[in-house]
Amino acid sequence: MDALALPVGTTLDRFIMRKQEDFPFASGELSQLLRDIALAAKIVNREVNHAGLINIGGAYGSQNVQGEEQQKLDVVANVRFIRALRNGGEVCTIISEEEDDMIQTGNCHGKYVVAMDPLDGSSNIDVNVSIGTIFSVYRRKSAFDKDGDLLDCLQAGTEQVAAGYIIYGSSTMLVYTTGNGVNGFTYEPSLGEFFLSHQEIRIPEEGTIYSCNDGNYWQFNEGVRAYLDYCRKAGFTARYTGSLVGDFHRNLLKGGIYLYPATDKTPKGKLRLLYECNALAFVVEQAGGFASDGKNRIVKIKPQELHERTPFIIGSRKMVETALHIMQEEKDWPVPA
Ligand SMILES: O=P(O)(O)OC[C@H]1O[C@](O)(COP(=O)(O)O)[C@@H](O)[C@@H]1O
Ligand SMILES: [Mg+2]
Ligand SMILES: [Mg+2]
Repeated sequence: MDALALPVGTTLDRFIMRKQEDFPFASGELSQLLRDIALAAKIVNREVNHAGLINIGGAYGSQNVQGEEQQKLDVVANVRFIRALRNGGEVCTIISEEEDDMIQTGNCHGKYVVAMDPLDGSSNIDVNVSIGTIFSVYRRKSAFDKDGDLLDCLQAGTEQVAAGYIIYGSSTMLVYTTGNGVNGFTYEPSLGEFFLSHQEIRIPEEGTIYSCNDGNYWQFNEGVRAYLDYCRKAGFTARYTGSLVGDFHRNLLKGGIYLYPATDKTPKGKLRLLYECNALAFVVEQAGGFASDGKNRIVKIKPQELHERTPFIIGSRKMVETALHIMQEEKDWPVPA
């Protein structure tokens, strides 16, 4: 039965089951993996909500492979997702922002590899601004009965079989795609269930919201500055929370564009291709939007390293196209009236 037939209020579990029926040869492993992610999301949601009470706000006292100060919740979320995916049995290898190397789960017969940003928007943890988790799922390429390898992990975004994010905000939502449209589920803590609340999400073709750390304005190249000038002249609304998931989610529902271009400080951009950009690029394309590094379609980029960064421009299709035109020297792009 087509998922569209499923009414708002359907539980995530029932939705996953019905979606699986769309694929006669599906064997249920991906469905189980999605349930494992939902389980970890419920646990992390509880930790996020209680962070201030149970003293898991603040720094953890170590740095991750990116040289960033790890927050306690970065570490807690990392442990929770790894544990849920390991115990679920479907995942052979995990790539995480918080781990230098691939994590082998010991599930040698696991068909899938997961790349994840366990806690996105870490700078907002202690100040009660929306934060999130981002995940990408790939089918392993290597033979079963052994650990996954680097080739399993360095797959282009076009190879994703599922991707999405959890936003821990005024409500907690899980938004994901398996390449057959994008759906959003809102968490009801008192029932411990995710319920379908946003069916077949489509990002508006055009929008008037732009999300970019304007404080980096003079570190951007001329093309990017020209686009930000264009946004101002056009009277667009600037919205930037400092959480990629929060800014992306708003723009997905309302229309808008998020940019984290290369800067002097981060010449390759700041955001990570494997566990931030690929997932959101898959989601936005499934919702009718577009994602680019300024030249290439994000999902077409062949990763070379686990933690590689990329400039990132994502959002409403027409806004991203305009941004690319202006950035590629067509500076005199007509400003909308
Ligand atoms: O503080 P900046 O440089 O604007 O960067 C903010 C961006 O960095 C991030 O915090 C990076 O993600 P992490 O918090 O997972 O490291 C994004 O969520 C956010 O959009
Ligand atoms: Mg992140
Ligand atoms: Mg993170």
